[in-house]
Amino acid sequence: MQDLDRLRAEALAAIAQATSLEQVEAARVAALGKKGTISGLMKGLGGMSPEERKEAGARLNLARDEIAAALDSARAALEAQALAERLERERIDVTLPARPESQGRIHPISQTIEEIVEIFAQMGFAVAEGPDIEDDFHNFTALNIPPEHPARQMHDTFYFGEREDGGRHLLRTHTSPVQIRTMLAQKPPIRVIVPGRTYRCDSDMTHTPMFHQVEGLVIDKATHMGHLKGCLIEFVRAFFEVDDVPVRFRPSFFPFTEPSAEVDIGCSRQGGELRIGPGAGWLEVLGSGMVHPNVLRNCGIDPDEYQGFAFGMGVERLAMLKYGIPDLRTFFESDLRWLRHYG
Ligand SMILES: CNC(=O)COc1cccc(Nc2cc(Cl)ccn2)c1
Repeated sequence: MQDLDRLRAEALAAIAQATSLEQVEAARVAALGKKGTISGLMKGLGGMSPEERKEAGARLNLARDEIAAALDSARAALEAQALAERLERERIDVTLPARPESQGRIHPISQTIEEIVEIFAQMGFAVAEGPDIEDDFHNFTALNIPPEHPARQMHDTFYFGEREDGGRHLLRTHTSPVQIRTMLAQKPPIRVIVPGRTYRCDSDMTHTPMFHQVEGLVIDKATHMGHLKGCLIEFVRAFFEVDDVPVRFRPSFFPFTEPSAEVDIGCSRQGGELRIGPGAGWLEVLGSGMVHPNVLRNCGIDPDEYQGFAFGMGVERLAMLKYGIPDLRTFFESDLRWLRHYG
């Protein structure tokens, strides 16, 4: 039993040095396990006299209780430390701002088309759509474009194969064929606005092979240039959001309209800044004219009974003017920084 003090001290020292729950458990087994040092002394009690056993047993129980208490407090301290470390490791600061969600945006082309369509919708125009793959009747012939017209050449138009009836499929070079189809399909009065993709065999700094146009067509009785001018002045004022924007109708030529007029708006350059509104400069924004009688006849409409006007505009051009986008090609490069900036 004189070993008791040494064994007790060794067990308490092992517990005090334990830095993990496993080490605490090992110290427990070493002292109080079946083959533990204190357990060994317990077994020795049997061979003692009753007086000796009483005194030794009391000392042994005291030692065992001290070691058990030391084990409990060591375990509790290590568990508390483990919990504190875990709480620190998994701590969430709920006051932090949320991660910025990348937001979807409307592409400037879609935005511009929606704005244009909305303005004409308020004037009573219906939206008409049609095929991107057209034939030369709807894209050229019906529009009074002569057979040898340069616009029909391959340097300008994407053609597909020949058709058995001699017609040729092509990618439409403007959205006018949709207006032709509308006039063939319904009796006047007609008020349609036609947004859509158009294609030309051009590709350079200021031309992309695919681009967007919006065309409009009004067919009614006694329609005249005054209606054309009033409608288009109203449009440019609403689109550019400048009520006093100067508007100029400049004589021009298109095979499908007579008379034809390009429409310019006033602008000024302050420093590098282009401003739409009263100023010394003029910007061409769209083309227009009274629908040529041949076109009406090609669509089965009697020009003595019905007259109309039509117009067309390039969406990229209007978007660049309105939103100050300097380079045409950037519209189609899907550069997220560009889309984030202009979207
Ligand atoms: C970007 N577009 C432009 O600069 C000029 O576009 C224009 C000009 C004048 C008329 C038209 N469209 C048209 C359509 C039919 Cl069905 C009949 C007559 N005209 C398009």
